Amino acid sequence: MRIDIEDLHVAYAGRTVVAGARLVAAEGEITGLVGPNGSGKSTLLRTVYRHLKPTAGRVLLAGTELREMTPLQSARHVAALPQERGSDFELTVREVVAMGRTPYKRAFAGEDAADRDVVAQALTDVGMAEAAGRRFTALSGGERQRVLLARAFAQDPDVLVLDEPTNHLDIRHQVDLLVLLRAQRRTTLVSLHDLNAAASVCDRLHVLHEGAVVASGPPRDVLTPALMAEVFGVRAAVVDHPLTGDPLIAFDHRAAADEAPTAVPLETPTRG
Ligand SMILES: Nc1ncnc2c1ncn2[C@@H]1O[C@H](COP(=O)(O)OP(=O)(O)OP(=O)(O)O)[C@@H](O)[C@H]1O
Repeated sequence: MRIDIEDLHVAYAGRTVVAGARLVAAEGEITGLVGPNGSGKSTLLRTVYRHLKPTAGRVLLAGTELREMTPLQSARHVAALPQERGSDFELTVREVVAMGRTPYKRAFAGEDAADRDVVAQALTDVGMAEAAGRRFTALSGGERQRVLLARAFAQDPDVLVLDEPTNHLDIRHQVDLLVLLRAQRRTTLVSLHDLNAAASVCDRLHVLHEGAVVASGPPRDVLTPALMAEVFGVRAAVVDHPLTGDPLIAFDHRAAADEAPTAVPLETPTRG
């Protein structure tokens, strides 16, 4: 199912933080949202998983406006890993993941064998099967993250909305998560701070800056040294990853773009 975001405006207490954003998350693709702190990534994602209502504009799911669906209907299609990582569940890991099955249950209906299989598979997918009986609140940040991701998988959605899913994860679990997302082949809209992870996992990227999409396209076209300087304020070169051939962004950790000895963004360095 594809997502269309058209001329989206979102405000908090009258302050507009997303102003005219447009993007498409194509069916079965991984669409990345990148941008500086406060650029509106989480806010935009919150409208897709219906935590927030737009002040103007539309969010369409396979051509139908989300707000024309009941929350139950949209929950059968869209699952989220929100930024709010709910630390207050007095539940076991398994019970948290089983919450993902709620949109499919009639009131007070119990779990059936199919639900149990889906929950078990989701826990296995995120490498948390052995923690099924542990209390959610006793987990580390990265472990909680993986359990909440399993809850989203258990919802068996057409569309996954993931806000910073690699936050808190060690590098091995970051890699595992990105491999898992690729294998899912679901429509995925994901915000990422790690531009190298975004470059390797996303089919298309949208760059948010001050609440608007300022660049869209395949990672190699979007993540240029000029964009890195203009939008993120850093100096960077883009080279080919020696193992994968993906774009690899090499940041200059010694100087911001406006402190650099030359204002001209670096060209890809020659090798040899
Ligand atoms: N609940 C809220 N109430 C009021 N303002 C908010 C709220 N959440 C976010 N904002 C403001 O909206 C703007 C966009 O925030 P948002 O969290 O969407 O940005 P972001 O791109 O996800 O940032 P980050 O990279 O830091 O996570 C910021 O100025 C932020 O302070």
